[in-house]
Amino acid sequence: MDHEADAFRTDLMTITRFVLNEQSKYPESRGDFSILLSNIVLGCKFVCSAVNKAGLAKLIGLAGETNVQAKNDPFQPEPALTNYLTSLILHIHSPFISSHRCLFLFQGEEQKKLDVLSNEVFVKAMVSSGRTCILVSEEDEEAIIVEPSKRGKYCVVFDPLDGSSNIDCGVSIGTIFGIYMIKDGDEARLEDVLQPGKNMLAAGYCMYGSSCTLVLSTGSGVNGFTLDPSLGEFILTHPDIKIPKKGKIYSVNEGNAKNWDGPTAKFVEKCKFPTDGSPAKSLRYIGSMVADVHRTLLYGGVFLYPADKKSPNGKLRVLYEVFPMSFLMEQAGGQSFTGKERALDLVPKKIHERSPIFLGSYDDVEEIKALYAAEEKA
Ligand SMILES: O=C(COP(=O)(O)O)[C@@H](O)[C@H](O)[C@H](O)COP(=O)(O)O
Ligand SMILES: [Mg+2]
Ligand SMILES: [Mg+2]
Ligand SMILES: [Mg+2]
Repeated sequence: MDHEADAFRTDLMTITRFVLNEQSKYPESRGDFSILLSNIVLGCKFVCSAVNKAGLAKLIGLAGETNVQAKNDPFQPEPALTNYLTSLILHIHSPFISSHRCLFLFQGEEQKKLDVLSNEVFVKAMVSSGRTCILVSEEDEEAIIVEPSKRGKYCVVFDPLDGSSNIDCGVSIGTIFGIYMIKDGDEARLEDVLQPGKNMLAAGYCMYGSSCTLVLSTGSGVNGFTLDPSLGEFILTHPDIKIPKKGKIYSVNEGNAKNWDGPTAKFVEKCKFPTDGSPAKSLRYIGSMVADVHRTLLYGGVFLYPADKKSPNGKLRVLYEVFPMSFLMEQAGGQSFTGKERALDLVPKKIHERSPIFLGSYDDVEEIKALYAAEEKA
C-alpha cells in the first residue's frame, strides 16, 4: 500500500460525508433519513460482496464438472470452499444473515439464492434501521409492514437483485431502490407506497460490475459513488451527473420486435435508418436494467422496454424499477415516458404492477413522445 499517496486521499468525499453535508442543509433534520441511507449503503456493500463470492464458487464448481453430482448441478462448489466462504460472510455480516442462508448461498443455484439472500439482507437492513414502516420488494408477494416497535416514517421499495439472469456469466447486475415518506403520522398503510413516482424523496441503484457504483438522487441532482474496496467506502466519483441532451445509443431487446406497437417500431427504425441526415445510432443491450440505464445515464441515448402484444404492460415493475430509474433520469435532465404519460405521474394500483418504459436523453424521448402523439391523432 502506498501510504504516502493515501495520506493525500483523506479529503475524499465519502458517501457518508456527502449525506451528512446534505443533512446539514436542513437544520430541523434529526438524521433519520441519513440513517436510512447508510443502511441502504450497507445492504449494497453486502450484496456486492456476496455477488463477488458467488462468482468464485461457480468457477470452482465448473472445474469439477466431470463427476455425476456436478453434472446434475454444475455449480456445486468444493465443501471446504463452502465452509470457508460461509464463515467469512458470517463473520462480517452476522447481524444481517443466518447461517442457514449462508450455506444456502454456496450450495449451488447461486442465481436464485442470490435473489433470496439479497432480499433478506435488504429487508433486515431496512427494518434494523428503525426508520422504515412499509417495504415493497420484488421478491416478496406482499408488502412488509414493519412491526410498531421498529417503525419509522419511510417506505422503501426495492429490487434487491436486478438482472439476476446475468449472474452465471458474470455480467453486471444491481440493486434498485426508491424512498417515500408515509402520508400521515403513525399509521402505515398500503396507499403510502401506491403513490406516483414524483412523490419519491430519493431513488438510486447500485451496480455490481467491473466496479461497484452507487448512483443516488435525493431530489437535487444525481451523484455517483464508486466503492473503494481497500477502504470499504463509497467515494464520490461522478458528481452532478447530467445526461447528454441527445444520445447516439438505443437499448432494447429487439428479439421482441415482431410484437411491438407502431410507435416503438417506427422509433427503432429511425435509430437504424435516420431520414434527417443524422448518423445511425448504435445498439447496446446488456439485459440488466441497472447496467443498461447506467450506461444510458452516462453516455446518453435511450433505454426502452416497451409494451408488446404478448406483454401489454411491458415487463418492468413500476414501483421498484420504473419509478426509481425515471426519478434519476429526470434529476439528470432526461425524461421518462410510458407511451401514454410522464412515468413519474403514474399512480400504481398494485405493488407489483408493470409498465412500458422509454427513458433517457431529453431529445430522444421527445421523439418517442411525438410518435405516440401522432398515432393517437391518426
Ligand atoms: O427485468 C429485468 C430483470 O429484473 P430482475 O432480475 O427480475 O430483478 C431487467 O433487469 C432487465 O432489463 C430485463 O430482464 C431484460 O429483459 P429481457 O430483455 O431479457 O426480456
Ligand atoms: Mg429487476
Ligand atoms: Mg430482481
Ligand atoms: Mg426477478
